[in-house]
Amino acid sequence: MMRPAEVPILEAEELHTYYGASHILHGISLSIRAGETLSLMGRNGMGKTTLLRSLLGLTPPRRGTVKIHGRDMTGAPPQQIVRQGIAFVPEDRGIFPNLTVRENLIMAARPGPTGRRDWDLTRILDTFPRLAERMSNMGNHLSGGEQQMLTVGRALMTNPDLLLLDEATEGLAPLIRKEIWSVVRTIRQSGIAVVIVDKDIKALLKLADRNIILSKGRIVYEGDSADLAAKPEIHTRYLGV
Ligand SMILES: Nc1ncnc2c1ncn2[C@@H]1O[C@H](COP(=O)(O)OP(=O)(O)OP(=O)(O)O)[C@@H](O)[C@H]1O
Repeated sequence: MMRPAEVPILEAEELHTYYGASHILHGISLSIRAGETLSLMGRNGMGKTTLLRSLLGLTPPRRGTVKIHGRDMTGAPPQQIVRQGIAFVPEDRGIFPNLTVRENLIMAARPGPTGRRDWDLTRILDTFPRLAERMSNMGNHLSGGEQQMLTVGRALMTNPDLLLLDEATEGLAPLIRKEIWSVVRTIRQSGIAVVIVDKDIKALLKLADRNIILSKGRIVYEGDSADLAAKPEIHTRYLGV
């Protein structure tokens, strides 16, 4: 089944999200097209994670709409949203500590929403040679970097159209970070759309087609990497660099 290319994978309109009485997102609208890489930037606490959680229905917005492949999914439970071809790599990693690397990967396997199965175990192990060496290790006997790769590997096993990555390189050694960035480039080249939150602005600018900056739950900047790189005043004002 082919989909018309002009329908965005995901389209959010006027999202307002709260934690109890705290109003966190104040009318966020964005759309993500097939194969596009979008960075989400902003200082700590500006709402990046909350936005990803709102798109996934984990922290449902109180107002606004979320459409996936043109279908209104507002208010749908997260398991139904991810079935539309969205995969999430959360900040705190999501692996089963008492299962092996192989079991963790195999459990996540499923075709994408259009039946696509091009990310299988073989391709994952080609992409992450470190995981190939650790196939029978338990999830909790992996280094932080290996756990992160396993989390990304599990996400890819679902053959998503869109991958949401929240601080995938956080707390990792420089060499492992480099490997993660290289994997993100591979994912991008494979045609999967990516939304990525990270503190490494330089790496984001190299990778992203488009960048969005959040401040206090609002979009304060949107532009391509050449434009953002040429605006140091935006960096100073909203990114603190
Ligand atoms: N479960 C929660 N309950 C109440 N407030 C929360 C909760 N989670 C986050 N917040 C608040 O919501 C705001 C946005 O947080 P969020 O985690 O989305 O920001 P962020 O931009 O992702 O920052 P960080 O890089 O620190 O994760 C912050 O003020 C935070 O304190």
